[in-house]
Amino acid sequence: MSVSPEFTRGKIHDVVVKPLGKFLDERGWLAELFRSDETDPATMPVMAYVSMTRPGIARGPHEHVDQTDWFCFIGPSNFKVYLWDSRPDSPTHGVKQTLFAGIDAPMSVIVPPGVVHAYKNVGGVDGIVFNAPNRLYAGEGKSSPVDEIRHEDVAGSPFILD
Ligand SMILES: Cc1cn([C@H]2C[C@H](O)[C@@H](COP(=O)(O)OP(=O)(O)O[C@H]3O[C@@H](C)C(=O)[C@@H](O)[C@H]3O)O2)c(=O)[nH]c1=O
Repeated sequence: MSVSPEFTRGKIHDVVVKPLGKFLDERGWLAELFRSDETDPATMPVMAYVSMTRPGIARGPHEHVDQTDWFCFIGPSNFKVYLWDSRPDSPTHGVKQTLFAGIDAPMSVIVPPGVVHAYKNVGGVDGIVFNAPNRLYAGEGKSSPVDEIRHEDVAGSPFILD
């Protein structure tokens, strides 16, 4: 990883942001999260998990060496999503992107390796995030090191959640 001293705002190359359409009826709603026929085989999920994040709390910033994350922000809260491109060979190296996603704007955000990412619950209720990465957490049988660089406790880190 190489870190840019200062990030400029913009859109990060290879980050895919898709609105999640809701099918509404009398019972509530349904939204597709991903489909293999719309997915680059390189980013095809191999597992999925769901996490709950309390109001005002953040997860990350984290970075993966080999893993692509496929986050789905579906509610019932809203999140501010932070992305920093620290890939030395990227056309958008040094760019920072932020998004608002969740109940008011359901969306999926596909984050490639080397893009540092975090999200913070900026709503007033517990928030659910679904993630379908393209690598197994800790590998087959959870027998390998976790592919994750955690930046949250690094003094002087440029990855600041404003
Ligand atoms: C991610 C993950 C965690 N765990 C376990 C490990 C630990 O005991 C507990 C909580 O894990 P963590 O502290 O790593 O959870 P968290 O800090 O939410 O980690 C996630 O943060 C976001 C921002 C990302 O970028 C994700 O890729 C992932 O790194 O769940 C699994 O069993 N499987 C998994 O796939």
